[in-house]
Amino acid sequence: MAELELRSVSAGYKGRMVVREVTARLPRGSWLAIIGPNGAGKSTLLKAITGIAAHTGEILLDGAPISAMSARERARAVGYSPQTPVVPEGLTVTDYALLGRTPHLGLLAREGRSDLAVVGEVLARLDLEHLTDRPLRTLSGGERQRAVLARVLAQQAGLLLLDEPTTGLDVGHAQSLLELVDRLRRADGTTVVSTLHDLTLAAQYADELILVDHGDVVAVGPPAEVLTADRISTHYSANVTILTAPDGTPVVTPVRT
Ligand SMILES: Nc1ncnc2c1ncn2[C@@H]1O[C@H](COP(=O)(O)OP(=O)(O)OP(=O)(O)O)[C@@H](O)[C@H]1O
Repeated sequence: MAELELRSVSAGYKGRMVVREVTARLPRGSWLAIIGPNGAGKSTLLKAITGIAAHTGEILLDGAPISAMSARERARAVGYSPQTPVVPEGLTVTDYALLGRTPHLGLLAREGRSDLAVVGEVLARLDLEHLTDRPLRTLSGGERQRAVLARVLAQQAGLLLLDEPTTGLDVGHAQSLLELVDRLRRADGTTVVSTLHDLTLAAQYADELILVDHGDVVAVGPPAEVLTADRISTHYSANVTILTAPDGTPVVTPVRT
């Protein structure tokens, strides 16, 4: 439900910009995937949108600078799942996912029936129903990752920032998660920015890719235009061949030399 615009955004830490001059316009309900090799600056760009990393240039949400929003406004508008989340180990899956509802509660208010219903639905869709009462510390890596995403999706923010959301998930759970996010953007107009190392999944789900290398944007466009074997060789030092899936999307396959 949000339109995001980045105007010449550079972002980094302690005065050192590690990603530079990113310009993009994401209409409501669109999905942008940021791709690029390790250390390219992908997570830093997401962190700049959340306000965790410093930035120059303009980041506009529905036309208003995101930096002018209060913490509460931002928590309602932007859902963020970090690449390596720190979770309160003792909380149960349900209590943790309910934290996603906090921005919607009044001061001192407790979660109501509708909050529990939202959380229940998200947990079911992420195949966590059987784990609702389990403390987070007892979960497997993939289960914990799904719990983190459940909290973010329960937030029902208009803009979702997902840093490597499929890390640690098997192919079936990765697919269900991305399908769920896809459904949200199509049904509710949720706008999505994600980093994804799996280029085939990025091509299947995102409308647009931004390829970043050493902090510079080196390609922007629809997946079929950005994902060429030459480009992947140049920027990832990888040998790949690009196949075409039955639906026409590119499939990036590593090839041994
Ligand atoms: N908190 C920080 N302080 C200083 N430098 C940082 C910090 N976090 C990341 N960096 C540096 O910024 C650069 C970009 O890091 P970033 O995490 O954005 O890369 P990435 O593209 O997400 O990488 P990966 O694919 O490995 O997750 C790297 O050189 C990294 O070492």
